Amino acid sequence: MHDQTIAELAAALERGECSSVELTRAALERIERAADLNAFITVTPESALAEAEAADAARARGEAGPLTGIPIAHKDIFCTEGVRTSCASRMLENFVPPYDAFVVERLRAAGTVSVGKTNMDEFAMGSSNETSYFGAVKNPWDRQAVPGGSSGGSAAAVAAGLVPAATGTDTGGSIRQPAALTGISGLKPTYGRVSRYGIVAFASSLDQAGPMASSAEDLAILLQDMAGFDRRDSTCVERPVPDYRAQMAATDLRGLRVGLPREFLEAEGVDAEVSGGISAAAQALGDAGAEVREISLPNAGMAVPVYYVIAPAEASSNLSRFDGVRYGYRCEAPADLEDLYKRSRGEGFGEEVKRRIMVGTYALSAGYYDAYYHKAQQVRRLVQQDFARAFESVDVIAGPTAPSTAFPLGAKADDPVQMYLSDIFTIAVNLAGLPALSVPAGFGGGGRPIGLQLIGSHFDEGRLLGAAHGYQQITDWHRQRPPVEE
Ligand SMILES: NC(=O)C[C@H](N)C(=O)O
Repeated sequence: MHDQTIAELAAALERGECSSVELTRAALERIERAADLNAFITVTPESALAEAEAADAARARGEAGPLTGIPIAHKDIFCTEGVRTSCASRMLENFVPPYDAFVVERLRAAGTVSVGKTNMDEFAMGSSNETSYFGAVKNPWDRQAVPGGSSGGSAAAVAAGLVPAATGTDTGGSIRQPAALTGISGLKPTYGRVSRYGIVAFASSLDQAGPMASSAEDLAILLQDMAGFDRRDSTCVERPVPDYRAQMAATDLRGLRVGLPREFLEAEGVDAEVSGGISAAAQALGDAGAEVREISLPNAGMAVPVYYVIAPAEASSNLSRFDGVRYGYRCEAPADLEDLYKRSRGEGFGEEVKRRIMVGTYALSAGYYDAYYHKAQQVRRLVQQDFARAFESVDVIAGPTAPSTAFPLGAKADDPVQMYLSDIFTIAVNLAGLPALSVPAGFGGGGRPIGLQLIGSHFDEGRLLGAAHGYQQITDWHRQRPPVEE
């Protein structure tokens, strides 16, 4: 069961070949056996089994939908009523939210069973899942390697078959890069497509939630329930949600115009095995009838520096709420109010979070605002215009998700710039608010997965999923599973 997709599990449930209680028990057992991956921060067996029983009862009454009874996990950045939501930080180590995030609400209403909360980089800041207060996550394909980040626990849990799907968030690549490094499929929807109500905010002009699973079809099934308007998130767009599976099925690779950005393929620091894998994927799309052509995104090289001004600036503002007074970590025996703020924040936040707060505060300070933050916003506009121009002549853009396959644990932990460069191909998409996904596209040395990134134009998730699904019809990379470690 553990290597089946949601679509397959739903069919098995419908035929009565298994129950949700059985699937949930199996997931809980696998989670326990794979404890060394450190993919979970919190596992909730009692509530999971109760939800599974309720799902089986709903099915017996003839009230089952495509997600009824499917076990899933939520990144520990989504607020879950009555279940600790730590954001992988000491700051929120004991925070138990009194409400569910919109995404959690929606997926619960769709009948999914939540088995727990997955590990992540602290406050979603990182690309390797090593900044977590709860320790690093291991990559199921190679336990000496990182799973990527920041949604590394969700990625590892899906890749290892602990759950068929998990939620993630993506501010600069946090769904797509770990999806690539663990050989699964992950989608960052258009900015505004999914409500962020109840998601701990990192960089509000970039954050977006999305699904992680083992096929494009499963992403479509999940997005169907995750998308939609919600007035509690003012950035959420009021726009009808199309039938993603129908749009996916209606997309034909024949005639699909696929653009390959020159800047992505020729970028410095891209491993040859990754560019080889992407060229082979482009070839496969072309052989299937897609019109593959080279395009240019001249300002793509600016994306990382622009992001590392804008994201820390917004983070420094969002994270100012963690002051040791209202909720979150509070230091022992503060001498006075200033000591309380200083030590609570000093002890509650990890190194990378503090680095971002410092950079962001500097970028926003009087005298530097125009030189950095304002300038970054201007260059962001140029990056957006590059994409707008490209989408005049292509339907989707294809390229690598990450410049390398999974790197060894510790390899970049002390070198922030090297770490930031892991997102060199994903960040521009967030700056432009576009939808993009990563699907597995082969393996590099040591059997580590390579990810193919496909980028769509705004609100064109249906066609984007269709392109990925088409690719998964002609390849079986998404069917490969990591060697079992018993
Ligand atoms: N949060 C993200 O989307 C990941 C990015 N690597 C960051 O550290 O900001």
